[in-house]
Amino acid sequence: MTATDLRADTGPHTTAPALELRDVSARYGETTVLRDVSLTVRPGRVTALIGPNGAGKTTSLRVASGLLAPSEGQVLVDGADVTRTAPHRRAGLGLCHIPEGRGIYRNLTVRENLAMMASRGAVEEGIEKAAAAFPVLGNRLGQKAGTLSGGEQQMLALCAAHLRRPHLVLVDEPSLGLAPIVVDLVFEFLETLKAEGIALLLVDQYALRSLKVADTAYVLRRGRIAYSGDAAPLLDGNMFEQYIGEGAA
Ligand SMILES: Nc1ncnc2c1ncn2[C@@H]1O[C@H](COP(=O)(O)OP(=O)(O)OP(=O)(O)O)[C@@H](O)[C@H]1O
Repeated sequence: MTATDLRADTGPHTTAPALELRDVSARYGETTVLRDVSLTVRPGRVTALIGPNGAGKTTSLRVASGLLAPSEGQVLVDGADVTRTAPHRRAGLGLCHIPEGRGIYRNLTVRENLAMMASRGAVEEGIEKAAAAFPVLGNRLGQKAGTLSGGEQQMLALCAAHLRRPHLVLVDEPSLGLAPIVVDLVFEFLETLKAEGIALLLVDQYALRSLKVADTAYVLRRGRIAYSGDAAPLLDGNMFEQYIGEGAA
């Protein structure tokens, strides 16, 4: 049975997790960077993945979307084993990965990028949606994406989470390098996705803000899960300090 067939049986309307990493290990060459990582993203819920630089957050998202094959363990989308399913087929199952460092077509205009993200027949509606979320993009539809500021490029990349109509979005450092006012816009956008019932796996440098949006949280430390559970307890000062703050090394 293929992953597509399985989705028909255990699709997003069931209680199967939108995403599951089961005992995943991953390595680059000889270096193992993830060890026995298990995490679950529930349908319609926001899951924050937090940890210091180099802990393996980006690698976890890459394994989830299929950009990196795990050396051990399994990846499941809507309960279907997709460990050996190519990234574009996982996208077809409703998974949208927005990588750190944009993932947009720099030589295409903003309008053309949005048109590529939107489904056929829904381009104008998609552009309206994008401009409503990020008004600056609406004023720059004819501009080449590569000439946008870093923040504007980030906003454009995030539009994929709206326009591709995914039910699971993996978003890596959406607020990296952005001015505070744009960071506010990005978090408002993430709240909108949450309100629309999209499952989110969020990696962001602003741990506190991520935890406030999130239902569930995982803390990664040196490639291993150091905390898994509700996000709210980590907002407590002592817990935050123990798992995420300066003393969490
Ligand atoms: N392509 C690669 N080749 C070799 N090592 C890599 C590669 N990508 C990442 N690494 C290493 O894997 C480890 C985990 O990296 P990863 O990018 O997943 O961490 P991260 O938690 O996302 O860190 P950051 O917050 O700094 O982005 C790091 O030690 C990193 O140097």
